[in-house]
Amino acid sequence: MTETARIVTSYGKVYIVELADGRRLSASTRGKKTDYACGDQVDIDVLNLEQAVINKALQRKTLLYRSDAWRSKMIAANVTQIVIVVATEPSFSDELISRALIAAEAEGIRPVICLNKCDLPVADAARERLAYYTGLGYPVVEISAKQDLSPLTPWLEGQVSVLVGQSGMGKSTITNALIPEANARVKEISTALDSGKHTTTHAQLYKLNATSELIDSPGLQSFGLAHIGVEDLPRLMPDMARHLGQCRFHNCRHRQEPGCAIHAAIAEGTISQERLNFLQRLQDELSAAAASKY
Ligand SMILES: Nc1nc2c(ncn2[C@@H]2O[C@H](COP(=O)(O)OP(=O)(O)OP(=O)(O)O)[C@@H](O)[C@H]2O)c(=O)[nH]1
Ligand SMILES: [Zn+2]
Repeated sequence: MTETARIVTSYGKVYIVELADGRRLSASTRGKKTDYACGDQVDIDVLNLEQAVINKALQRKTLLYRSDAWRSKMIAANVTQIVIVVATEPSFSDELISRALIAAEAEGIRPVICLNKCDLPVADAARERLAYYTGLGYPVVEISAKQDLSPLTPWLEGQVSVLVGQSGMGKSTITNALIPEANARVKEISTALDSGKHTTTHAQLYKLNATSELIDSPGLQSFGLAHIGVEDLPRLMPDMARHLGQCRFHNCRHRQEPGCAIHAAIAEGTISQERLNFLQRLQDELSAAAASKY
């Protein structure tokens, strides 16, 4: 019997789907297809009381994914908001934040940056590093998942949010605090390595209330953007986007071209040199990825 269901857990190749009546079934896919994500609405064949086969995904409102030249990894489908979780400790990667923001902008998903572990004395340094993103117009919400999560809760209201971030930033701790029965495994971080131990291995969707849902996703090391067009990049970066259309040449790549508005903004100090370096690195990376596809 064919039915519509929702993917509530994704192990990458195997899934758990929830039917309209709340029943949950373990679901495999046809052939070797694995291009489904947590949050997907899918058309399934129910095999028995426990198992189903996924036939296809229904039209997605949004799809958050990362990709390099060879493969793409789906993070979550149909989310309205991405909560980029960083922590005061271990140190977080600016590169990863910037990339996640671009992926979100490309899909029309609202980004929120969440600085966790603000109970630790090292919070000021992290705050300073995040000030640039506040300047870009992105909200930065400070919490301590272990002590007080309340600044984050209004942001989740009425949204389908996905928690994204490096391992060890505290995504599972946030999930546990919001949904006590989530029982997500939280391991002590290996402080010696200044990095979190990889704990979450699958994406999982939880209901927060009648209108709000949350997806916890595995920790990320990198965020490939091979699916984004090189020419679209500046439009997806708010500090660059402000100056688009003001360069002398309409097809300016903001490299050596005379009369480049982005370079002018750097001279004036409204865009940081690091952001232009980041843009240029991404332009090179995406051009190389596109070239290797053909
Ligand atoms: N001091 C402090 N520690 C925290 C806080 N939130 C989480 N931690 C600790 O940080 C470590 C990592 O937390 P997790 O929730 O496992 O991190 P994660 O982002 O889910 O990591 P992955 O599952 O690997 O993606 C654990 O040791 C937590 O106890 C916080 O608000 N304050
Ligand atoms: Zn330019």
